[in-house]
Amino acid sequence: MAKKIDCSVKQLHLLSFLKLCLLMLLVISTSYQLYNMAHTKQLIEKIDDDYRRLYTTIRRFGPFYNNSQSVTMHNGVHNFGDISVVVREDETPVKNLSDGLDMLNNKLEQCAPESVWSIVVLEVPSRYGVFYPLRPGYLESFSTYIPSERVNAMVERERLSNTYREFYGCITRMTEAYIESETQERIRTIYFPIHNDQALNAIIAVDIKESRTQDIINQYNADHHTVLNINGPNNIYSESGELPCANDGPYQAGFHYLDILRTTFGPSILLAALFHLAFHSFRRRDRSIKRDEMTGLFRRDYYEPKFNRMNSFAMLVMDIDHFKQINDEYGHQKGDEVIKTCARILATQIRAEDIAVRWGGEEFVVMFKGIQHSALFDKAEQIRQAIASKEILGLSVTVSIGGYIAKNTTFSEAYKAADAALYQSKHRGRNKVTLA
Ligand SMILES: Nc1nc2c(ncn2[C@@H]2O[C@H](COP(=O)(O)OP(=O)(O)OP(=O)(O)O)[C@@H](O)[C@H]2O)c(=O)[nH]1
Repeated sequence: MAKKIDCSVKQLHLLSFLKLCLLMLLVISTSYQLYNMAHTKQLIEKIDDDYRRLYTTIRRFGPFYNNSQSVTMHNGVHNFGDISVVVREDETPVKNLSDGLDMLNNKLEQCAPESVWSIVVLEVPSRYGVFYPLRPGYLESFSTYIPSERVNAMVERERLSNTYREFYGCITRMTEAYIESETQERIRTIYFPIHNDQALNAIIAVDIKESRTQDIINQYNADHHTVLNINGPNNIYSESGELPCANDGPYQAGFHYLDILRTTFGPSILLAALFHLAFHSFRRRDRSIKRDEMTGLFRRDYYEPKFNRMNSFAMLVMDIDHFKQINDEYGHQKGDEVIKTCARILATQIRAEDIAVRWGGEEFVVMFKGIQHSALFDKAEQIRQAIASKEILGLSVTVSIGGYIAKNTTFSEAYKAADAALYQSKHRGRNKVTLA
C-alpha cells in the first residue's frame, strides 16, 4: 500500500515536472521566436552592409590604378610573388599594381576573412591582365581567347561601360553565384570598372567565395545567439532581402521552427528543473516549518504564538487513551504508527479551515472558528467515534476529548479549561467527550 502511494506521488511529481517543461518550452520558444523575428531585418542589413563595405574597399583601388606608373613588358607571363602579369603583345606598357593589389587583398581579407578567391585587373582595351593569384586554369583559358574579345564580352554582359552614370553606390556589379569550371569553387565575381573621362579604362574583378554570405550569417548567429538562415526550406518566418548591386533576385531571411525548438529545448528543461527543485525545496522547507514530520498535522511551535493572539474560538484537546500501555506492550514503533493513524483519522473529520495541531506526544489540539457549543460537542463525538470504530493496526484504540468555547478568553485560560474537561473524560472512563 505504502509502495503504491509512493509510486503515485512520484508519478504526480513527474507529471507536474513534465507540465512545467512544456510550459517553459512554450514560453521560451515563443520568446525566442520573437527575438529571432526582431533580428531578421538586422541580419538583412548586416549582409547589405558587409557587401557594401567590400565594394567600397574595391573602389578605393581606382585612384591607386590611375596613379600607378607603367613599365614596358613583352609577350608572356611575368611572375612577381603571388601576382602574375599576362602580356599578349610585345612592347606593352603595363601598370605596376603589385603594392596596390597587396593592399587591396589585405583590406579585403579584413572585410571578408578567407573569402577572397582571386583578384584580376584587366586593361580596356585589353593587352594585358594582372592576376592575384594566377591559377593554372586561368592561364589556359586566357590563352585560348583574344584578350580584348574576352574583356569586351565581359563589359557587354555585365553592362559595365556606363556604370559611372549610376547612383546609389552601384557602380560595382556582383554576379550570381557560379561554379568556376577550372577549380569547381562556387564563387561570385564583383566587377568594378575604372572610368576616366567617361571612358572605361580597366576592370577589377574580385572573385569572392559564395560561402561569404553564409559566413556572415554564421557570425551573426554566433554574435546574437540567433538561428537565422537564408532561403531555408519550410521556414516559419521570413523577410525578403537583396544583395546590393547583385544580379540575382531577392532572398528570404528567416528561421525554421526545428532550429528554434532545438535551441530552446535544453534551456527549457534546465529552467523547468530549476523551478521544480526551487518550488519543491521551498514547499519542503515551508512544510517542515509548519508541519509535524511524523503526523503531518501542524506543529505546536508554529501555531501556539498565533493561538496566543486569539480570544474568541472553539477548541478541543484530544489524548489517546492508555497509550503508555500500547508502547509498553507493542513497542514505540507501533506506538508511533498508532499516533500517525489517529492523526490521519482526525484530519479526515475536520474542515480545511479547522486547525489540527500535534500538541505533545499523543495529545492534539483542534481549533475551530464560528462553531457553537452543541456543534463543537457533535464534532468531538464524530472524531471520537471515527477513531473508536476502527481497529488501528489490529488494536482497539480510543481517545478522550475535552472542549471549550472561548469568548474574550486568552488561549492559555481556554487550554486549561479544555484540559480540565479532558481530565474529566478520562475520569469518566475514557473514550468520552466533555465540554467545559
Ligand atoms: N511511541 C510514542 N510514544 C510517545 C510519544 N510521545 C509520548 N509518548 C509516550 O506516550 C505515553 C503517554 O502516557 P500518559 O499520557 O502518561 O498516559 P496514557 O498511557 O496515555 O494514559 P491516559 O492518558 O491516562 O489514558 C508516555 O509513555 C510517552 O512516553 C511518541 O511520539 N511516540
